[in-house]
Parts: sequence; structure tokens; C-alpha cells
Amino acid sequence: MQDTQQKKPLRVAALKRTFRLYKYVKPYWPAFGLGLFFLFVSSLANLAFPKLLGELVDAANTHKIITDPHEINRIGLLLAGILVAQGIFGYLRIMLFVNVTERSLASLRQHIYNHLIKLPMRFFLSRRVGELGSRISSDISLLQETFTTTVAEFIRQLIIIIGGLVLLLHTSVQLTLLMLASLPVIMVIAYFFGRFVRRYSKLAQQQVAEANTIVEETLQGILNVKAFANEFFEMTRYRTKIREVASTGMKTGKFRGAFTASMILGVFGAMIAVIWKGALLIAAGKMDPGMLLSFVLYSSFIGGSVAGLAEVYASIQKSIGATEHLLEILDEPAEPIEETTAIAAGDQLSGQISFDNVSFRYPTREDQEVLKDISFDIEPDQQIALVGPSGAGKSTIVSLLLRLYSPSEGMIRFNGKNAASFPLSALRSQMAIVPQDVFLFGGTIRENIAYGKPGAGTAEVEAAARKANAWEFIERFPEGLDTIVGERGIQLSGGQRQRIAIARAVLKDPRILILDEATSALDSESERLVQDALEKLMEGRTSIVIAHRLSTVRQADKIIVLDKGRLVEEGTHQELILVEGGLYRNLSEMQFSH
Ligand SMILES: Nc1ncnc2c1ncn2[C@@H]1O[C@H](COP(=O)(O)OP(=O)(O)OP(=O)(O)O)[C@@H](O)[C@H]1O
Repeated sequence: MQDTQQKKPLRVAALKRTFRLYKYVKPYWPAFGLGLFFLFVSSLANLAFPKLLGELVDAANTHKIITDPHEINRIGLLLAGILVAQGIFGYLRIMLFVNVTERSLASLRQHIYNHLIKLPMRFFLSRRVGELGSRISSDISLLQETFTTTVAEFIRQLIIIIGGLVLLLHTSVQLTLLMLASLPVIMVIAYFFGRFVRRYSKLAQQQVAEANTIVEETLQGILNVKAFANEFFEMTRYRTKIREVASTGMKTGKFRGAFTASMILGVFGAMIAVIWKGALLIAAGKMDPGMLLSFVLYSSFIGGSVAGLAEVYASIQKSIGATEHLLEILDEPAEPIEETTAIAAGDQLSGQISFDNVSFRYPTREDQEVLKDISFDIEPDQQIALVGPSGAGKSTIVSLLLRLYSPSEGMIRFNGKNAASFPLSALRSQMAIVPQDVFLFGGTIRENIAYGKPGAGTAEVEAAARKANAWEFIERFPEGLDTIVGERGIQLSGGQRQRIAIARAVLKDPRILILDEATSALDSESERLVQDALEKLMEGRTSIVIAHRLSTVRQADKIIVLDKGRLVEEGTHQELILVEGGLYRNLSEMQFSH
């Protein structure tokens, strides 16, 4: 008892949350309403059948000698008319519902994606990409089924059950009561099995998502899978998950089967009892055979609807699960990102940056202080190098600059003003990053370069490619700028990918440039081309280089040396190389000693 009391408000709350999604249907109310009307009319027409069929039989029966075929023909024609009307209404209803569903789902999909892409990095740190992707596709497909079929079925069945019951009572109160006596049994069965079906369906959804994650992750990292000869390892991993999915599915099947079978047993049991009683009434002259026929047909309609209602119930349970997943995403607070058209004069970056006593912990690992009390100043157009052993916190500094995260303590300033006071999009649109492992989209070279400035024309893209020393290899491809780079750019070499990323940054023309130097050495020719392009790119803007090879930082205006999250040294190459026992000096000696 206590258990149900605790559960009830939760269920109602879940249902209420599901109804929040109905706002996506709202704009299409007229079509939806018309669909409901057709549904209503065709369900009512459905209810006329048993009555008319009963009358048809009685028309034949009461006029024992064939004297008046007229009445029989009239009823027959009426039945045919209703049948045709029902077909037309059914067609219109389905068409309207599908239209409404498709449009509202498109808007829901768009809405969820728009929201997802604006979520802060913190959200993505604790989720797996494959799982999110599968949620968007499978949960929405589930809702699609609910919107198109389930809702309509639910309404149709309710009309048939209520209308049917009224007509049953009208035909024979005694038989109706007999029929209704079976209802409590059916309801108990529905409640009991429905709970299990819901529990296992949710589990199954989660397991399918996990299995999909394996597929997506291994396909994305196919190179690693092959290089490590881990195909069989992955097959086993997948097999384990798939078996779990199958076994959960089969468990659900058992309950669903038992559920449906007991429903059918209950319904047909009641039916037999009714026919038996009806036959006795006919024998006693208290009922016409046509009436019994109507009664049985109504009862079977109602029985069918009650059984169908169970399916609908299970399906609604499933879509509540799906809705909860989707709402979880929608309820995450997004970053305040807006489309930047023009940047306000006050938000224009001069290139001056300072870190004032910044400390930072990643939200997913609160106990580890990754940056400790970091302070430094960068003047406009300076070249800064961030140096330090692996894990020192160099990339974290860059993430904070991009405001992917906010400092736990202290403040970052641009133009002397708190970074948090700038609109996020204005800030990010004035920075560009050339990352260590360049990410290219699967389209053409042109699309990948133009990513730095969506809508850029061919001339602009070409100029950027030339500046980035990328034009010489693009030109050699038969398709030029329209060469497809392959999934994630695998059809290009490392040096070529980097130059495309540089061209992208050239096109963006940022005030602040961030370079994460590649650790993997390129051949000397590519290296020279990349280095030359970078130097051109750094001119006339503030640039921050995460340097892995110290040979490239000698020209820097300032080198910031980090170690285990602390700023340990700061100065030019000339200054730092003289610090006895200094980290920079040690690192350089190590690099140049072999
Ligand atoms: N998303 C994250 N969540 C939790 N901890 C992180 C995250 N990213 C990095 N760290 C931790 O923060 C510390 C600093 O990492 P960071 O990537 O800034 O170092 P780095 O100096 O750039 O190293 P490398 O030269 O190897 O790229 C490391 O101890 C790392 O484990």
C-alpha cells in the first residue's frame, strides 16, 4: 500500500512532464483537431455496425416468410454507406495525424539539437557521444509512434469502450452486468504485468543505447581497433551487450505475452458466459437473436479495445521513458550563445589578457586542483608560449580562455575587464584555435576552410588557403577545393590537415590566436611550410602557443612555464635559459641533448 502511495505522485508527475512535449504539437492544433474530429466520427460509425447488423438479422427473422426484402436492402445499403464513409474518414485522419506528427517532431528534433549543441563542456564531459546520438534518434522515433498511432488508438478505444457500454446497457442490463463482472480481473492483470513491462522496457532502451555506443565508438576509432588487432575483443564486448539486450527483450516478451494472453482469456471467458446467458434468454423468448448478435459484437469491440488499451498503455509507458530522457537534455542549462552578426564596440578585444590568481578544478574531478593561483599578463599583439611537462595545465589555460569553463577562483580579464562580462559568442568569435589533432568534417576542403567564416566566397577561401601554404597541395588535387577529405579528413596527411586548420583560422581573422603545436613531428618540408604559415598567421594579433618543442618558442615575447598547475617561471628564452636549476633550462637541456 505504502509502495503505491509513494509511486502514484511520481507517475502523475511523469505524465505531466510528457505533456510538456505537447507544446511542439500546439502550432498544428487546427490539423490535429480536424484529425480528432474524423477519428471521433469514424469511431462512432464503428459503433453503428453491430446495431445495424443485429437489425439486419432481425429483419430477416421477424418476417419469417420472405415478404419484405426492402427493409433488408435498406439496412444493407446503409451499412455499405457507413463503410465507405469510414474508409474516407480513416484515410483523412491518418493523413492529418501523420502530417502533424512529422512537423512537430521536426521541430522537437531541431529544438533538442539546438539545445544540445549549446550545452556547456561540463555536460559533455560526463556523457558519451554515442549515447546522446542514440537518444536523439531512438527516443524520438518512439515518440513518433506515440504521436501517430498511440494517441489515436487511445482515443478511438475510449470512444468504443464508453459508447459501446452505453449501447450494451441499452440492449440488455442483465447481460452487461455479467460482462462487467470480468472487468476487475482484467484490471488487476493489466496493473500487475504493466509494471514489469515498463521496468524492462526502460532497461532495454538503456541497453540498446549502450550497445549503439560500442558501434559508434569503434567505428569512429576504427584505426585504433585495427592497429591493436582488437576486432575480436570488440566483437566480444558487443556480443555481451547484445545478449543483454536480447535477454531483457525476451523477459519483456514473457510479461507482454502473459499480459496479452490473460487479457484474451478474460475477455473470451466473459464472452462465452454472455452468449450462454443470452441463448437462455432467447430460448425463454426474452430476447431477439439480432439483439444477441449486436450484444456479442459490441462486447467483442469493447473486449478488443480493452486489450488494445493495454498495448497503448505499454506504449505510453515507453514513451514516458523516452520523454524523460529528452527532457533531461532540455532541462540542462545551455550556454548563453547567440548568433553574432556585429560585435559591439565595447566588446571588441584589444588582445590584452590577464589571469589574476586563477585556480581551477574540472567539474568532473572537483578534488584535483588543475591550476593553482595562476597570474600573468599578455599585452596586445604579443606572442606567448605556454611550456611545461605533460599534464601541467597548458590546455586547461586555453579552455579557460575560450570560456569553456569558468575559473574556480580568481578572474580572467580581457581589455582589463572581467571575461564574464563579455557576451560569450562575441568573445569566442574573436578567437581562433589551431588544435593539435585537427578535426575536419567529412565534406570538401572548401567547406572545411569556410568553417572559419561560414558563407565565405571562393576568392576568400583561396586567399586563406594561399596564406596557409595549403594552396600548393589543394591545387594539385584534380577536384581542387571541392576535393572530399573523407571522414574526419583521413584522406589528407597530417601536415595537410594542419594547413587546412590554419587556413580556417586565417579566414576567421581572430584577435586572439591559440595554437596547440602538434607533438608528432612532420617531415622537414611540411614542417617548414606549416611553421611559415603559422608565423604569417601570428602577425598582428595576440597569439598563445602551447609549445611542445622548445625550438619553436625562442622568438616568443614571453614564455610561461607551468608545472603541476603552478606558474613556475616567466620570461623570454634569453632570461629563462640563464636560471640555474630552472625548469625551462632543464627542459631545454633535455630536448637538445639528443
Ligand atoms: N576534462 C577533464 N576532466 C578532468 N580532468 C582533466 C580534464 N582535462 C584535463 N584534466 C586534468 O587536468 C590536468 C592538466 O591537463 P592539461 O590537459 O591542461 O595538461 P597539458 O599541460 O595541456 O598536458 P599535455 O601537454 O599532455 O597536453 C591533468 O592532470 C589532466 O588529467
